[in-house]
Amino acid sequence: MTAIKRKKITIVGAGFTGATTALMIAQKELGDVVLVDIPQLENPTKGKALDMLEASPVQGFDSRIRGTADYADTASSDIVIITAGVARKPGMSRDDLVNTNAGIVRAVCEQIKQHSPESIVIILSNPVDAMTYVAYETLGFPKNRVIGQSGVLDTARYCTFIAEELNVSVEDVRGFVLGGHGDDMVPLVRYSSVGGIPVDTLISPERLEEIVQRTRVGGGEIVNLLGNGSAYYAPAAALTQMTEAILKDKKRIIPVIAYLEGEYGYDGLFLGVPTILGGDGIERIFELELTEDEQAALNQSAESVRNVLQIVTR
Ligand SMILES: NC(=O)C1=CN([C@@H]2O[C@H](COP(=O)(O)OP(=O)(O)OC[C@H]3O[C@@H](n4cnc5c(N)ncnc54)[C@H](O)[C@@H]3O)[C@@H](O)[C@H]2O)C=CC1
Ligand SMILES: O=C([O-])CC(=O)C(=O)O
Repeated sequence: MTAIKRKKITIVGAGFTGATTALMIAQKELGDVVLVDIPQLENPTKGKALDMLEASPVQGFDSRIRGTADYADTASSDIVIITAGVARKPGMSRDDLVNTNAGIVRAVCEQIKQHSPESIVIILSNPVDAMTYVAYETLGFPKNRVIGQSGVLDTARYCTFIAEELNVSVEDVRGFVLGGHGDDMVPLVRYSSVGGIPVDTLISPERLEEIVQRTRVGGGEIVNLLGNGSAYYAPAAALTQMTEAILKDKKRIIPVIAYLEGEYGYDGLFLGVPTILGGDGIERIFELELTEDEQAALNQSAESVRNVLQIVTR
């Protein structure tokens, strides 16, 4: 009998989102974690990883965590999560990061391609729809193995606000957000419910519109409050949920950034859509019937993604 091997998860970028994700993944014992950052930050990266590892006897998790600046340590990872890059500050849009982060994502993907050619890659770096495209191009992996994170986070914000509004458990709120990870993303009210009850029968259209608008600028709300960086707890939770869905082959229905080939009328574009996430990565894309207004909102969001993508692919 061959021994059962532990899963290996590499997280590139040991900053706020990377380090927080490493800890959440280890706490859930999804596998062993390798945290990578640039050579100039090798010691702080090792220090963060060791500090997390030393929490393991207290919290009782058996995941190993190591920090490194050497991609040889990441070899044969099952999952690679890319959080490397710069984050925005108040007054900036995610799109302002495009040139800097495209260079970083390309360099990181060259390493992943070489050291973990069979991995499933999840991209967080912003502007994430365009960065997922850049990663796909550089990696040359099949489309099911290149996945961007936006929908889990945007949906989590939307559900948080609905639960607060109705003073009900977040566990009973269902909904999802379609489109690009920008201020024109499309929270789908028509597909949202609370304990099975359509949300538009419980909250007035005016309040729902305010919730939709707050969701759209949810990232910016945190950026303005933090003052010197962007959200990381909820983004790390989102990455952890996606990693778990894949490593446990849960086949969860999760909105992620996927490569579209005709779905929703788009071809050759990465955009947030509902999918089945399992052991093969993106196993299926659901194409929902949209109203004219919803399709128009999605078209506008897709146009924004296309515009920023042109900057890095021309
Ligand atoms: N898609 C989404 O929903 C979200 C995206 N983000 C994005 O994720 C990225 C990271 O955010 P934070 O962790 O808050 O930033 P951070 O500044 O705390 O961490 C980024 C880390 O990347 C490292 N890095 C830079 N170049 C690298 C390279 N070539 N190789 C390895 N590591 C490298 C930096 O040294 C730093 O430690 C940003 O672009 C941010 O906008 C953040 C939250 C949500
Ligand atoms: O807002 C940002 O820059 C980070 C991000 O994508 C989010 O928190 O949604």
